[in-house]
Amino acid sequence: MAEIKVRIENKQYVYGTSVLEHIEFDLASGEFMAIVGPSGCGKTTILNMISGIEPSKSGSVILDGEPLNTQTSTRIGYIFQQPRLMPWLTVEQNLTLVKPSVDLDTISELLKSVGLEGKQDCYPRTLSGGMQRRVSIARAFLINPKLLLLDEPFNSLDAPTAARLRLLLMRFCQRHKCSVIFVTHDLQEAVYLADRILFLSQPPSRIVHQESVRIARPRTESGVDELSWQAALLAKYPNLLAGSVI
Ligand SMILES: Nc1ncnc2c1ncn2[C@@H]1O[C@H](COP(=O)(O)OP(=O)(O)OP(=O)(O)O)[C@@H](O)[C@H]1O
Repeated sequence: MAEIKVRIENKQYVYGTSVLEHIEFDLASGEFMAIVGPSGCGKTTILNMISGIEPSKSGSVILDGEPLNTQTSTRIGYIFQQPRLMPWLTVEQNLTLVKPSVDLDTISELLKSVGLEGKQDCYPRTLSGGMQRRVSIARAFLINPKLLLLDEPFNSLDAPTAARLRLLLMRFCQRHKCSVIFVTHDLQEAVYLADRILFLSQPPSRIVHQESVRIARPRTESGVDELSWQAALLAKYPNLLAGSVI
């Protein structure tokens, strides 16, 4: 399990125009944090900076007391908006790509746990969108990450598939005891999954609010009374969800 400290002083893609400013947060070991904010506020940029995909000149990410670099970044799993499987490789080859030393029994076991038993020889194009996402989840967990980053992984899936995958994700996270940063537009999804939600403003984006989700686990989607939770939040912070965030 990891303790993560994220400090992003400023992020500009275009000189003079800040996308992010003063983004600072800590993530406890095993904590599930959701980031919610309007389109274009820099949520993916935060994940890319944490993962090292996007270089950071004015920020740092500390994982278990060590700055993240290419040697430590293997402890990070990243599930993108799109599954990003290599189309010319089979499911098994897509998995062994991230961990060549893995044995076939482990792969079979992992595929079984994501409901893809016997699919190791399939090519991505022969799988549904939901199945491809499950392969991408299996791929992220294969490296036993200390920190898992997810960027709207269930967007554009039908509701039952998304619900199944959320459940699968929570089970995986509990089993692997990894810390999670989950980006979403969907407050209900954030409330269902997260221990804490971080709300971002419009760019130059800052953290405008953090809220702990005090709903006991295990949770069920129908058991999460998101509307009353959202109403309580609105009553407390009337400008938070109106316009500035969702
Ligand atoms: N590589 C890049 N080069 C230039 N500008 C970029 C780059 N990546 C992102 N941006 C810009 O930075 C801003 C934040 O983008 P980002 O994708 O991080 O936002 P987001 O909150 O994840 O958006 P969405 O919710 O729509 O996915 C946007 O204005 C985007 O156009």
